[in-house]
Amino acid sequence: MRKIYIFDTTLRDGEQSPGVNLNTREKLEIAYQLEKLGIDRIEAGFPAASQGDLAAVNAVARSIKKSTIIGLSRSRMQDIDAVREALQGAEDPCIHLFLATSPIHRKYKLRMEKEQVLETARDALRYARKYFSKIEFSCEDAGRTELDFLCRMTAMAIEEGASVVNIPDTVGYLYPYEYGNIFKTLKEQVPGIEKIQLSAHCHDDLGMATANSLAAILGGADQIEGTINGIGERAGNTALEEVALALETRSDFFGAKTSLELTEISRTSRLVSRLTGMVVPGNKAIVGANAFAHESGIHQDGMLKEKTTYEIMSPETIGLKESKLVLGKHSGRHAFREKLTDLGYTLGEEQLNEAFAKFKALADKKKDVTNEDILSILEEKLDDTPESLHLETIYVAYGNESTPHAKVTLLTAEGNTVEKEADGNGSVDAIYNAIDLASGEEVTLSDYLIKSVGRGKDAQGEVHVVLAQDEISVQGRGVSTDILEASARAYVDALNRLIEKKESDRGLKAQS
Ligand SMILES: CC(=O)SCCNC(=O)CCNC(=O)[C@H](O)C(C)(C)COP(=O)(O)OP(=O)(O)OC[C@H]1O[C@@H](n2cnc3c(N)ncnc32)[C@H](O)[C@@H]1OP(=O)(O)O
Ligand SMILES: CC(C)C(=O)C(=O)O
Ligand SMILES: [Mg+2]
Repeated sequence: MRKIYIFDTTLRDGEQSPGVNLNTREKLEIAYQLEKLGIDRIEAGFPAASQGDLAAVNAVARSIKKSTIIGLSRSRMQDIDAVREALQGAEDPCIHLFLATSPIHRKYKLRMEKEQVLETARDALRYARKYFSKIEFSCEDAGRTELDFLCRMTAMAIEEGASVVNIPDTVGYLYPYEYGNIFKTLKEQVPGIEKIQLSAHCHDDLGMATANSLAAILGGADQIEGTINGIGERAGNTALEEVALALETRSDFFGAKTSLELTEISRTSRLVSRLTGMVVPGNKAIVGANAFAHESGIHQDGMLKEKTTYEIMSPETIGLKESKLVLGKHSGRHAFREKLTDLGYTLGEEQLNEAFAKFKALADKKKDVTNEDILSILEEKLDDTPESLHLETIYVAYGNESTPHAKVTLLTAEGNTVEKEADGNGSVDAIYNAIDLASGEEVTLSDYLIKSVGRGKDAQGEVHVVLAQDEISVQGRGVSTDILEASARAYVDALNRLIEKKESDRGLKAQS
């Protein structure tokens, strides 16, 4: 299979992302991880940009032994000298020279005619050749450059000893078909092209960086440039993890592979995100938090029966432990039962249906249904206290300048509905007074405790109460996304236990 070389520019083009600034220690940490990932070529920075960047490139050059280390340079002697200094001590150094070739850049930015561009690049290549055996030359904005001029620039770079010629789509302008064709044309028409490697460098302005890079491979590109997580100038660069996984997953189509240690991808992505502060969106291909997560019931059912129904790659490939089945309002019974098994519960069909109905009702109110939420549903469900009283509705009126007032409706085991209203010195007190009136029980609240089930603004509240009546003391527990409802549920739960206890005590007395 054809090998595609991977050129990582996270530390150079990636660092050009607005707001990103990596110090030497951070660049080194990323470079070590890139080496572990098996990156062939690491562009460590732009040494002429600042003394700090020169020092960082030098630290990377001295430390990394397995990958080629590259420094970027304009086609100017002073930049080339800076790269020379920065790459001292490198095992395998390479200079990356560039000059823009498109009409827009020639006219407005460089203020040069075609021939001046050609000769400026030639001079730079000749100067660099004295000090470097490996040179990459980039025709900046190649994507908008006349194809015949690009052929001339490439031929000149080969003549002057470049080992790689890069064809950047600097502004992410091209469509894959057009970009792939440039490579095909250069391969067919430039004399000596077989002596060098052709490289693709894409930007994601129209969201086509990965597609364009893959089109370049089909057109004959030998090397792909990009960054981890696709960070970079404006909309970013090609995300290398996307190219690597596309080649791996569709090797049948591309017939090409990289030397990357794919199981290091997830770790590398997390490190780059942490050190650059560029958060990876959840839906980002390959490395987003949801890339291997499934929420909808039909997908979860498919995944449980056979993973390939909804996964074209396995999470293990990129170093993740396993796919996630996320429980939410779109989930179905199969996934719910699987979660219960994971949590150590086996429910009968009827109990499962009841717990599932509660889960769906909760999922309607809450974004993430956590393990704690499910446990709380199960604990409620597994409790077999008969429901002598069922809480139907509660209404509470509260204002900081008025007396709290509550109205509750209880349904009795005999099927009667009892509605009562009461005031209280707080909302919970008003609810409890109304429940006392509706239940007809005289009890003392001897303990009340509230805590959150899991975290977050939409976490459920869990209330525990202890009620006392004569010699009897009972506990009650209630859970809800609303703490007043949780308080009411806990109270009614305790009343049910009290009624059950009194009935069983009466039964025992009658027997004796
Ligand atoms: C597509 C890319 O990603 S290219 C890389 C972009 N990265 C960066 O620019 C980051 C680092 N850059 C810097 O720190 C600074 O721009 C420096 C140190 C390189 C240069 O700073 P300054 O000397 O102040 O110049 P400034 O950035 O304002 O302008 C760029 C100059 O370089 C020229 N230039 C641009 N590209 C090239 C090139 N490849 N070869 C030669 N000259 C070039 C411009 O025409 C302009 O020249 P002028 O001053 O004669 O008009
Ligand atoms: C320096 C070059 C290769 C570049 O980053 C670009 O053209 O996008
Ligand atoms: Mg770029």
